[in-house]
Amino acid sequence: MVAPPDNDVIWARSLHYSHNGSPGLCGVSLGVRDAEILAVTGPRGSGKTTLLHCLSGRLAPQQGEVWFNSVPVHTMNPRTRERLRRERFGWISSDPELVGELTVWENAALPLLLRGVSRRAAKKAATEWLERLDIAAFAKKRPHTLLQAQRQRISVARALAGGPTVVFADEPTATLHRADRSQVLRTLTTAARSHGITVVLATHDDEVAALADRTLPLLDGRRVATGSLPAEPEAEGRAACSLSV
Ligand SMILES: Nc1ncnc2c1ncn2[C@@H]1O[C@H](COP(=O)(O)OP(=O)(O)OP(=O)(O)O)[C@@H](O)[C@H]1O
Repeated sequence: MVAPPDNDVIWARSLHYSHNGSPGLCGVSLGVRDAEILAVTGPRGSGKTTLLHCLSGRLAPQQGEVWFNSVPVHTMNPRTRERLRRERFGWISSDPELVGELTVWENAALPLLLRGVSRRAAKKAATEWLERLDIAAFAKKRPHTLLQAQRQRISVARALAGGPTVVFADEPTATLHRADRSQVLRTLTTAARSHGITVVLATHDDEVAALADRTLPLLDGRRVATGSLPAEPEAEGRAACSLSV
């Protein structure tokens, strides 16, 4: 095993993942620097979600290595990976995935409550982020009483309230209107800049990708120079992604 460079928070080498035989990632390598905002771009099915799942420890790659702060993640058992996710990573997806039985503030505070932080301290931290996202007024409500855009802001607050080292955001604004989209993105990028949080953001939207420090385009599970589809189909080259590559 070759150790990753010291200044990369996330470092991955030759990641392969296939979903029941259907290729998802075909040998992707990358490094993400401390406090960097990296946009993973590409059309539908290019492997963005699979890559974020492998980098965040949600999925174990079938081949390749993932390192977080020079610690190997790919060799961790599922329980250790889960703890890493809970303690060091935040996750935002296009669907907020909130707990219906909990209030808005409890949802936002969940990473802290799961870590054993007192309810008082967890509520204070969560409320600060809910205020920044203009939804603190709904703190005592249940998520189902809120609009989709408001629920998504709760999931952003939840991702940030835990004080993560890295936030993974998978198409975080895909279901939002323009105004909501810009508020969510502004809060996320401002928080990342001011708190030194590294962000790995999957998007197929060029405007969203433009907010990042760097773009990593994918196509058919591989890194490419640009995210646009090639003019001529390259049937053999693009279809030949396999675990033996
Ligand atoms: N659960 C699954 N079962 C089978 N195939 C899957 C599964 N998840 C992803 N795939 C396949 O893996 C490939 C990469 O999918 P992935 O979701 O990572 O891409 P994506 O770029 O995030 O796409 P999208 O923007 O549509 O979410 C696609 O060909 C997809 O069909």
